[in-house]
Amino acid sequence: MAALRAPSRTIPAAAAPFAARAARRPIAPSPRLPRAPAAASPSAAPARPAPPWRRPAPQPPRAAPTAGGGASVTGARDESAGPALEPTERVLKLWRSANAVCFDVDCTLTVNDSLDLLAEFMGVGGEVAAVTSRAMDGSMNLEAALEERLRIIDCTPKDIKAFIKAHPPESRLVPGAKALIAALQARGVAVYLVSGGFREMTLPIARYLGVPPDNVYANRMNWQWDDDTGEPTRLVGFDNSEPTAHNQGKPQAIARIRRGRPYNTIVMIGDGITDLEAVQVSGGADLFVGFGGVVRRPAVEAGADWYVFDYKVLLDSLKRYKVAMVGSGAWACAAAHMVAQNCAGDDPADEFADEVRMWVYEEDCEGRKLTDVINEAHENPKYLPGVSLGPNLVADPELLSTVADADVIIFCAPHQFMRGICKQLIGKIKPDAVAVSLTKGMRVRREGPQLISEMVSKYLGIDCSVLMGANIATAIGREELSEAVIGYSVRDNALLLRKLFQTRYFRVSLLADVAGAEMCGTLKNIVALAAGFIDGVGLGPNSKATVMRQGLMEMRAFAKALYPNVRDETFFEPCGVADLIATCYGGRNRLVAEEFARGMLDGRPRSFEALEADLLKGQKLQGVLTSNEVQEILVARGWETDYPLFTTVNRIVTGRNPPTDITNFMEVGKIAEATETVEVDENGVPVRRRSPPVLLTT
Ligand SMILES: NC(=O)C1=CN([C@@H]2O[C@H](COP(=O)(O)OP(=O)(O)OC[C@H]3O[C@@H](n4cnc5c(N)ncnc54)[C@H](O)[C@@H]3O)[C@@H](O)[C@H]2O)C=CC1
Ligand SMILES: O=C(CO)COP(=O)(O)O
Repeated sequence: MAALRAPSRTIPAAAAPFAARAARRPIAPSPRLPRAPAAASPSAAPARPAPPWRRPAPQPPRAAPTAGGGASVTGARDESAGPALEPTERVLKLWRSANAVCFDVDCTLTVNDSLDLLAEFMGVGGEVAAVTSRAMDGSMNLEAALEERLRIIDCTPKDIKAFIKAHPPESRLVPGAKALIAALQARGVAVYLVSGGFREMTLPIARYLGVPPDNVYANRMNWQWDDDTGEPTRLVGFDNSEPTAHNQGKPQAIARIRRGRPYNTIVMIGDGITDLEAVQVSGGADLFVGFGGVVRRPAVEAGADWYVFDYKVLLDSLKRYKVAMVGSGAWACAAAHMVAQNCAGDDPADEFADEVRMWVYEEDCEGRKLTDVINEAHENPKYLPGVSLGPNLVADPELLSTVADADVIIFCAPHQFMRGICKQLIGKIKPDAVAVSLTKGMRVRREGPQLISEMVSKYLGIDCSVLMGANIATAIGREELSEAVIGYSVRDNALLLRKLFQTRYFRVSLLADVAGAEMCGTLKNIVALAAGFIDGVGLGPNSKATVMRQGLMEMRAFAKALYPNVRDETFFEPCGVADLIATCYGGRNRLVAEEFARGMLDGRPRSFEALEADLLKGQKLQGVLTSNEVQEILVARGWETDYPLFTTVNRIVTGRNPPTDITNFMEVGKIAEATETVEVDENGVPVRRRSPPVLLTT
C-alpha cells in the first residue's frame, strides 16, 4: 500500500504546556470565550493531530534559547529539539471559526522591522537596531524607543518614497502570507494589519496584500508642513494617540477593532512579546498564533496557543475536504443521508465542504434518468425510497467528474463492480485523497484473495479504510440506532472519516484491523444464506443459532488463515457478531435464500438470479458470489472439510445439494456431491438427470 500515510506524530505533552502557559498569563483572560483548558492528564483528549493526509509542512527544529532578548534568527536552530507546538482541537476550532485575523506586520516581512530597514537605508542601521532590541526585550519603554528611533532616522517624505521604491513590498514578503490572507478573505474573514511601526511604511504592504487601508492599525508620523507648498517636509515625532504607540498597544488596537463590529473570534498572529499581549488582556484577541518564520522568540513560542514556521500550515488547516460517494444503491444512499447531513451546515469548524457528489450508475426510473430524479427530489426512489439525501448531495452519472476533486472517496458499490470502477479511476483522482470502502465482498485471483480495500489501495495508490457493521440500509435510513467500526491502517484518516459518518443514531468506533473488519463483513453474507435456508426449510431459532455459531467460527478461522494478523476481538465488534445477527435476521441474503429453499421444497425451484431480480428490484446479492469466491480458495487449498458450513452452503447455492442438507453441514466430509448424468428421453432429447446426494456411511 504505497500511499499509506505515516502514522501521526504523537505529542504527549501538548496539553500540559498549554495549561502552563495559561497559568503564566499575567492578566485576566477575556470573559467572552473560554481560554486554555485546565491541565490535562495523559488520559485526557490528546492534542489534535495535524489534518490527516495533509501533513503539516516540515517544521524547522527548535532553536536553543539565546541569551539576551531570547530571539534567534530563523535558520540557526538546535537540530535536536522537538517539534513546534501543534494545535489542540479547541485551538483549531477557534482558528477555523475566526471572524477577524490580525497580523503583526513584522510577520509578513522577511526583514523583521521595516523601521530598521529604513534606518539602514538612511545609513543609521546599527544605532537604531540597538534601540529596537532594547524595546523588544522590554528593557526600554516602547514609546521612548519609538521617539528615539525616529530622532536617529530623521527622514523626509522623499526619503520614505525612495525607500519604498528600493524595497517594494513584493521583495520583502514572507512566502505564503499573501495566499493565506487571500484564503481568509475568501472565507469572509476580515484581515487586519497591526503594527508597532508606521502607517507610512505599512500602507504599501497592505495594498500589496489586499488589506484595506482602514484595516491598518499603526503609528502615524508627525511632519512639519511647508506653508508655501502645503507639503510635509521634516519628521518631528509621531502621534502618540494611536494605541500601538504604547505598551500593550496591540490588545488596545484589537479592542478598538472589536468596537462596533460583531466579531466573536479574533485571532492575533505575531512574533513578538507585544503581539502575545493581545491574548493576555481582557477584550483582546481570542487566540494567539505565534509565527517563527522570520524571528523565533522562545518566550513567544512558550506563550502561543499554536506556533508555526510556515503559513502553509495555517492555510492547509483552513481547507474543507470535498467528499464523493461512489455508488447509489440502498446502503450507499443510507450512508449518503448521514454524510450529507454532516457536511452541510454553517459551522465554520466543520472540516468538509457542503456539497457531496454521488456517482450514480445511470438507469431508467419510470421513464426518466435516475440522476435527474435524485437531483430534483433529493431522494433515490429506486433504491432507498422515502429517505432524504439532502439538498447538498449532487448525483452525477460520470464517475470521473464525481471523484476528480474529491479529498475523501467513499466506495459503496456491489463488490463485483469494484474492479471495473477502480480501473477507470487509475490516475484520475487526487494523489492525496483518502478512501473508505463500505462494500462487503472480495475478489479471488490466481495469486490469492484480494479485499476491496486492498484493491483500492493497489489500483489507486491511496489509503483505504473500511466501514463495517450491522448496517441494514433501510433501518439506517429511518435513523434507527446502529453502530459500525472503521477498520484503519492510518488512524488520522479514520478519525477524520468518523466525523464524516458519526451521527446521533450511528455510532462509529475505530479498529486497527482493516482485514479483520472487512473479512467479517464479507463472510457473514455466506452465513446469512445458511440462515435463510434454515428459515426456508421451516426450522426455528435453535437451528439458526447453530449455523450462526458455526458460521462465526468459520469466519474467524478463514479470516485468520488468510490474514494471520486478524484479531480475535474483531469478531466481537459491530463488524463481527453484530453484523452476523442483523444479516441473519433482517438481510437480503437471508430473504433470497429462504425463498430459494421454499421453492425447492415446493417443487417450483427458481435460480438465485431470478429471485434476486424479482425480490430485490435491482439491488444486488453479495452472498452467492462470495460463496463461490471463497469456495474457489477452499478447493484450491484443500480446505473444504475444514469449513463444513461454507462448503455446504456452496453446494446448496450451486444446486449440488438440497437446502435441507444445511442441517447436515457437520457431515460435509461424508456427503457425496450429487452426480449428474445426461440421458436421452423417449423423444431423443438429451436431459440432465441428477442423482440425489447420499450420506456416505464410512
Ligand atoms: N444494503 C444494505 O443494507 C447494505 C449493503 N452493504 C454493502 O454495500 C455494497 C453496496 O450495496 P448497496 O448500496 O446496498 O447497493 P444495492 O444492492 O442496493 O444496489 C445495487 C447498485 O449497483 C448499481 N449497479 C448495477 N449495475 C452496475 C454496474 N454494472 N456497475 C456499477 N454499479 C452497478 C445499481 O445502480 C445500484 O446502485 C454491497 O457490497 C453490500 O453488501 C453493506 C451494508 C448494508
Ligand atoms: O450487510 C448488511 C447489513 O450489515 C446487509 O446485508 P444484506 O446484503 O444481506 O442485506
